[in-house]
Amino acid sequence: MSKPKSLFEKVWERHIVEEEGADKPAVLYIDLHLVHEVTSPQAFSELDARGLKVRRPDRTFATLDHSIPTLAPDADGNRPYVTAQAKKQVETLEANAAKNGLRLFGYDAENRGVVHVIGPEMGLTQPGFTVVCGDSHTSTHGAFGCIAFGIGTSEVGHVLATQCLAQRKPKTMRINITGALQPGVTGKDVALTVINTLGFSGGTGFALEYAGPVIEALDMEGRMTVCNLSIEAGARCGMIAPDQKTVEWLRGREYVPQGAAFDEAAAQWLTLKSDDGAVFDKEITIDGSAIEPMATWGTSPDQGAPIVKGVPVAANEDEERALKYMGFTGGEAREVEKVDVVFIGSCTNGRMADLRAAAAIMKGRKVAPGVRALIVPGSEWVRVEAEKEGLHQIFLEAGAEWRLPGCSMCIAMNGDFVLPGQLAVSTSNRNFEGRQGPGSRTVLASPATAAASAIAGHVADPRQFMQLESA
Ligand SMILES: CC(C)[C@H](C(=O)O)[C@@H](O)C(=O)O
Ligand code: SF4
Repeated sequence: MSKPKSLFEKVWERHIVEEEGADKPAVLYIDLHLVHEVTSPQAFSELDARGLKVRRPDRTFATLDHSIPTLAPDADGNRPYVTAQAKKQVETLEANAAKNGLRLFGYDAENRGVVHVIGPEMGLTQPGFTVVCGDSHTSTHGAFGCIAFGIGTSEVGHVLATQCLAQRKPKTMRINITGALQPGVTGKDVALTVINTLGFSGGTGFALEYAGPVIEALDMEGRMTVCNLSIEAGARCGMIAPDQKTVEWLRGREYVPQGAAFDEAAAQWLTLKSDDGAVFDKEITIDGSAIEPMATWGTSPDQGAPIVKGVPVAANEDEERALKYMGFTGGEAREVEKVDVVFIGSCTNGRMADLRAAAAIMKGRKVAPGVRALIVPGSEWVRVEAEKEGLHQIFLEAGAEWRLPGCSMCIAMNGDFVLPGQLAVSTSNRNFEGRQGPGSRTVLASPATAAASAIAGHVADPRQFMQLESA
């Protein structure tokens, strides 16, 4: 019998073009290359300078997400770009896509959206694929059993030119999440707990596999959220074995095989799981039943804690510095954290399930006076679906803003930002100093927690609103 293999090893081995050696990395074939406007201009210029063409235009897809405004064009069709640079990035990608014959989910396309939202949504992301993008949160696509990771701009150039990439094989770590989640606890809380357990560099050098009953019970959106944050623990990628949920989620999407060919592909996808007895370089177990709604209190995504436990007292100088930046003393209850802005969206939590969770809390309630709540769908598809369900009405009636898709306030390079000193509860994945605008302070949390905080006007445990409903 052959040696038991992990999911990672199975996918990795299928893509080796040239084996890794002591003095050279492996050469991997890339199934899907996603491109956005921020990290691609120099890569295309390099290609031009060398007189090269895109090797596989049919495996390369581009979208606009980081720099595009989330406000509609004016009556004359002028797009409200925030800077000349944002405009230039968009126009450069439009030109590069046209020149190279790439499909661009462009400004006016009905499928435009954040790169990690549209890949799965279009069925471009498929189990067993290698997926790369010049973007660190490419790990999101691992939720479908892909080896998916972010690459630098020069590597974007290599993949454009060759459809291959030089890579060293990472170590493997399995994270088993046992038990069952309590009501009101979501994939985001799982992700923040995992990062908190590993620490911001605990995943460095590893490909993570998330497994166990909690992961199996999560919907695909929750699994994407978990894989999205892998990079915030320093991991190369994060992945989850495909199952029947994965298959049903992908069925009928534009780029997956159709009809009988889909069932054949699905049968093959379902073989992509770690064999019994597969050996990992590291294995950890987290009790899923003990996970509670989480919120970060510091300036790194691993600096989080269950909301009910309040802000921890600093254990070292780093934590002291983070607390100081955030304006917290340590030891206080989260309720004292007055919220200025709530942002619900991003590639972490900008999907239908996320918006539904936020709407369930906001329905029939009002955003607290003085709080600005911005709800941004992850894609045009999500926007249209949400509007069909009337979710936007719930948000608007609550006093929130409802925007067009994009990275928006997650990265503040498109006109949506948090003012200096303001405190934002955000469903995104990074709370670095100034991430949402110079001097901004970010608390990362789930869509339910963000919605609850918008209503309460302070960082709030969403279960208080859920209990009210059942009382
Ligand atoms: C702009 C891009 C390179 C960046 C990334 O790689 O992740 C961005 O998406 C982010 O989330 O910080
Ligand atoms: S939504 Fe945020 S994290 Fe995701 S790709 Fe855009 S900027 Fe990066």
